[in-house]
Amino acid sequence: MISVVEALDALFALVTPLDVEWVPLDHAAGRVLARNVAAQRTQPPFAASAMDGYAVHGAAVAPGARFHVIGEAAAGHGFDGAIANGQAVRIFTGAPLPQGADRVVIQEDVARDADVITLRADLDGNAYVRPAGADFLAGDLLGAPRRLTPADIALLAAMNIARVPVTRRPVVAIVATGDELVQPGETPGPDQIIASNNHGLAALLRAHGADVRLLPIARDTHASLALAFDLARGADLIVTIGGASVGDHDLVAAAAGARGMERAFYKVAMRPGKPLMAGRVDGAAMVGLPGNPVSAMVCGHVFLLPLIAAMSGLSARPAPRRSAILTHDLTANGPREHYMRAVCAGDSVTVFDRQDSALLSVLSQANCLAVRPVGDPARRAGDRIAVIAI
Ligand SMILES: Nc1nc2c(c(=O)[nH]1)N[C@H]1C(S)=C(S)[C@@H](COP(=O)(O)OP(=O)(O)OC[C@H]3O[C@@H](n4cnc5c(N)ncnc54)[C@H](O)[C@@H]3O)O[C@H]1N2
Ligand code: MOO
Repeated sequence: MISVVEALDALFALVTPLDVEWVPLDHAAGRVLARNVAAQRTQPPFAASAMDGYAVHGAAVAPGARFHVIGEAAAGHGFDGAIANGQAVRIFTGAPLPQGADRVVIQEDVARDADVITLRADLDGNAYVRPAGADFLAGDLLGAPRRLTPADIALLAAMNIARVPVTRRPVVAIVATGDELVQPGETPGPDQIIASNNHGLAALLRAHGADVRLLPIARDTHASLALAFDLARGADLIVTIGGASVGDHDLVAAAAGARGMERAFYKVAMRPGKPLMAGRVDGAAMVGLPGNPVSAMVCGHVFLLPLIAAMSGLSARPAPRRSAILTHDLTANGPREHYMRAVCAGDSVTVFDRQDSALLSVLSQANCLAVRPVGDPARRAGDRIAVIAI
């Protein structure tokens, strides 16, 4: 059995970042920027007013000073001309500052009588001018790789980038296996259950940028598994669920082997998730997940999300961890790294008593996984342990 770190490294070695595609700006949120993008213009492109008021020479501003209003500048409609000493231009937020002006006196600080304004005694001292290029200059870069946030989309729009180079979404084929499984909405036989973790994984991977193909359930026969591999052709990553252990009906390894799978590893020293296999088959990376519902979902967080990120062009690194303070004692851990369902609240973490890897209801209540290293000694309330947000 290999460690989780070794397994993750072996998985990263199975994939490379996918190719680049150009998408419309409004489809780019959540995608991974594949190349640095340079601003096509300077923002603001001109010195602009930050308030509604009057544009004047700053040097002439003083309580009681009077100016003659000679025109107006609005956003999208600048004042065509320059102001001289003793003159002002009525100006609105976002308008270009007229030539000769370097300050805006807000209208609250002005008394106006026809075309003459008089500055109030207690006027405030701000210039209320946004200098040209205060936000960014033409040629400034938004650096790749990064997953584009809504704020990034707004910035790219302001930079006048209408099409964005992003890494192609990884196509992931998910195959649930097992004679006992039927799809949600179907009527199970007396010995059957509803397939769940394939749907949970599809949701998880889609939420992290994968293009998921949820394939029909494969039965526990070589023919059905061979058909599943046929249907998975063209995917960048094939994820099978179940049939990974040592039982007589656990045929996934044999079926993958029959297709010439180059195996990277089988079995990882972790709990849940031990009977995990990986390799390359039919030109794609393949991960065979254990069938227990929580095992598959935990492996999704620990292995598949970092793998999807690496395929998307982001750096290859484990799921981010932080530390949290235990609210109670924990017994010593054994020889497998244990990912325990838990609830984090602020800086503290409470681990659920029930950790059986069949219990989806406990996973649904959890918002993090508490990570116990191999051989971790007993822990006391108040100790810090590592957690992964889920
Ligand atoms: N003698 C041993 N038995 C088992 C071992 C072992 O080391 N020696 N390992 C156990 C561990 S740990 C796990 S995890 C499971 C994994 O087994 P498989 O990957 O072969 O999974 P299955 O047997 O197919 O299914 C296990 C369990 O999960 C249910 N299942 C499967 N797929 C789904 C699905 N898509 N949705 C919902 N539930 C699913 C299935 O019905 C079983 O109850 O092996 C242990 N055994
Ligand atoms: O390793 Mo299994 O995945 O504990 O349930």
